[in-house]
Amino acid sequence: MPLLDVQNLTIVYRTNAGPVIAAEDVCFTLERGRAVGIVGESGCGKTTIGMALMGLLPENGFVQQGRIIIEDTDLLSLTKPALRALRWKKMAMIFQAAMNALNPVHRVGDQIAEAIQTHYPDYSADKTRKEVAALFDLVDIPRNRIDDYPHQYSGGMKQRAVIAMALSCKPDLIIADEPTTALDVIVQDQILKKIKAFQDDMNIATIVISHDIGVVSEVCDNIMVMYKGRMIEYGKCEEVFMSPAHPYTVALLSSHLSLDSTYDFQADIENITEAPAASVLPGACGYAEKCRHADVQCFVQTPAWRHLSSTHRVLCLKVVTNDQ
Ligand SMILES: Nc1ncnc2c1ncn2[C@@H]1O[C@H](COP(=O)(O)OP(=O)(O)OP(=O)(O)O)[C@@H](O)[C@H]1O
Repeated sequence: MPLLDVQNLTIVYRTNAGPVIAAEDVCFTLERGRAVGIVGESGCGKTTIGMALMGLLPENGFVQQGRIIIEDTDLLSLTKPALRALRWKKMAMIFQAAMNALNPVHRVGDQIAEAIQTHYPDYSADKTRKEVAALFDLVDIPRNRIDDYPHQYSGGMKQRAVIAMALSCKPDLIIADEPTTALDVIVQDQILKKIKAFQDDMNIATIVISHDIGVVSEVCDNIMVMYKGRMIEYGKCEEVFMSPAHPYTVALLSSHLSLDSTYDFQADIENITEAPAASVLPGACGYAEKCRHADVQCFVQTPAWRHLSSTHRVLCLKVVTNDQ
């Protein structure tokens, strides 16, 4: 049985301009110790999915349909207090830009101690301090930096501290939203290796949210590509990298890879830099207006999933092959 089972998840925001479907019909499962990456450009719904999994959608956001099962628990059927009791212990999130949200006037170790004591109020100060020290060891911050303030840390150390905070209640699932944005390449690599180590050594399942498909490929077993709130391709990393099937995935990959292929990546790169247009019929392919493979069907017909292997699927009427 998977640790996490997400089925037909549709999330809507109420806005003054009407409802916004931020994520539509999202389905995936995740085993313990495995990782899935959610990739796609800004606004495609990645963070919304993470927030829904944490039960932390803003007031105007709601799950319109679907199921989120973690172990045996149906998260969407829980009362708020029951959900609060699970959050951080079962699933934790490293929020986007969280390292900048560390409180500048509190010592880093004290901030992590506070997170622990919120969930384990019966821990003594001494036990909490020992837990903090163990977390610092886990994320490779020297113990003699526990009493430093955030401004005394480098960006990489702050991000490690934030990861330590997410680990503080020993969750089964960590959702990491853009965990390496704003870090230089070497530090980015160290952070990704650390996240990978938690999967392997502590059996933690991970969801990595990123606009950068390269980041996701470093740590994830599977990739979910999203476009305008829809999953459009899902598969093992190697499948999506070696045989991208959706024209949008091809475009996304082309900025990271130079595959030995006759496919004209440049045409797709040019397309992807334009703002998405939205004059296709509701339900039809959101990428149709930018897709050089699209024909009239793509503008009017709801695409259905096509299975390219038992683990690789694509939501497209025009599956791309490398010789196109
Ligand atoms: N609180 C909100 N109220 C209304 N609309 C929202 C709200 N939060 C997000 N949205 C909209 O939902 C859609 C998905 O946003 P989301 O932040 O999940 O995307 P994202 O892929 O994570 O983007 P980014 O990488 O920029 O964080 C966007 O159209 C966004 O404008």
